[in-house]
Amino acid sequence: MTLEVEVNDVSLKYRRVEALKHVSFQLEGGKIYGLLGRNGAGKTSLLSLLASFREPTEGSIRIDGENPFENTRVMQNVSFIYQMDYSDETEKVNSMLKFVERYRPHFDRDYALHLAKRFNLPLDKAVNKLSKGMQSAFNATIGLASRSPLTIFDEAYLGMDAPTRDILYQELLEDQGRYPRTVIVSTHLVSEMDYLFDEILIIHRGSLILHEAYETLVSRGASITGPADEVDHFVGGLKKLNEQRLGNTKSVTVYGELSEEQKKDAQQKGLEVGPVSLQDLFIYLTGEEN
Ligand SMILES: Nc1ncnc2c1ncn2[C@@H]1O[C@H](COP(=O)(O)OP(=O)(O)OP(=O)(O)O)[C@@H](O)[C@H]1O
Repeated sequence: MTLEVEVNDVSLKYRRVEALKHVSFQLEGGKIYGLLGRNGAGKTSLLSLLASFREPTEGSIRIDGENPFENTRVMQNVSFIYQMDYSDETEKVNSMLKFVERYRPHFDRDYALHLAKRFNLPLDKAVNKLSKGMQSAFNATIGLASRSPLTIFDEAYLGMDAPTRDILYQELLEDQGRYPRTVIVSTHLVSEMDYLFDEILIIHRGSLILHEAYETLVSRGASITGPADEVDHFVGGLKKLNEQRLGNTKSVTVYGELSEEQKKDAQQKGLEVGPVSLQDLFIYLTGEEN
């Protein structure tokens, strides 16, 4: 089960800080959306509106066609996973999972236990005695096993080591394949997580500057690799995002789609043309000059 999300001209102010400015977009069900933005861009503010933690100052939000604020029917189908403060949480992992099951209509206990095992979560340990990374794994277990039609992960990987993050990504993809939902993932680990995303949203200084399919976005640039002097000659006049050199071999990432003629020219010169990385595009699009 999935939910459609509609954000219409939403602004959010915290006293004098304008955290979101006239943000509009629509999300279809069944996809994984990557939400990217630099520190303070407004990602958590946007996600907390979708999770009904607060109301927009202006504009409207519709989840499954309804205003989600104080709307129990809609909100029981939305999970918002973020780094919670568990310092006073003395309940054990097991009993917390049982508690969550009571108010999550799609919760799958067997899957939660499978995840707890994969994450090496001790079921009989108090949640406030878990390490930071384990608390994140506990949150991720709830987020995945709830199978909420709208599932939101706000930097859900914080404190997890690389193998644990890898388990999270594998489980997210596999379970999304079995039980499609609408998933929004905010992250700073762009190059590590890019393969998870169907569509990308980039928020910059409170404004949504881009919402595109991942494939379309990465076709907006190219990497050119080959002998340094040939590469330099080829990319002269193109917008360079990044360059690397190893001996006489150089690789330059450029912004802008190459024409068929340019691609043929590159081939004739023995240059290799590859895709651009989401990370390079993200750095460029949210750079100081933009
Ligand atoms: N409770 C609050 N009161 C006042 N200002 C706030 C509050 N929460 C966030 N802000 C401000 O709103 C802006 C957006 O913050 P937000 O936390 O949404 O950014 P973010 O993109 O999630 O950042 P990060 O990647 O660093 O977590 C920032 O300028 C921040 O200082």
